Amino acid sequence: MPASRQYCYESPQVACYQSNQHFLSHEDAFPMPLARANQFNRHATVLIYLNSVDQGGSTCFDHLGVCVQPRQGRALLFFPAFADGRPDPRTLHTAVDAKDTKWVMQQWVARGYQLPGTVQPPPPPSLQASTSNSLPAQLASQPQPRSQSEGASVARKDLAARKGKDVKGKAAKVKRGFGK
Ligand SMILES: O=C(O)CCC(=O)C(=O)O
Ligand SMILES: [Fe+2]
Repeated sequence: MPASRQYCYESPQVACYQSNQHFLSHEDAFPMPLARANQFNRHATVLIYLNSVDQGGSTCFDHLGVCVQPRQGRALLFFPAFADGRPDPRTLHTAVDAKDTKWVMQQWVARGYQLPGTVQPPPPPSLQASTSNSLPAQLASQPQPRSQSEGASVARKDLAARKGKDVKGKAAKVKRGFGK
């Protein structure tokens, strides 16, 4: 199983459809609850047609109105899931009834599911100019604001503390004094 956000190849498969065999409409990506449980989803599908088929057996995208007829050596690549792991419903597809025998190879590229709240990799060094690591020790040891508005209120409190004022009182006064 791939680690979080890592890509890996599933074992390739080969399928043979005889006359009247098909693969009903489906998405190759797993629904989110299953992707979370399995901790991966399918991000790329490669189909390689191993023989040419004149009648039947095409791969059709139900919502896109696109069908691909098997030709020996032809490859079909599509991306069943968005970058965040959600299935892309536009990739719903069907292998329509074969008439002539059809051989196809399926290869999926899976990616480890990124659990919400997991740590992002650090930005590249060129973007690391001002991280908390570069703050003076005294500031860096204080809890850092988590949002812009929280940041603004921390800054106001800090300023008020230095001026010996109470932020709430000052905000209320500004409100009451509207127009003065
Ligand atoms: O055989 C095809 O044309 C499509 C196969 C497929 O969709 C699958 O194996 O998931
Ligand atoms: Fe499929």
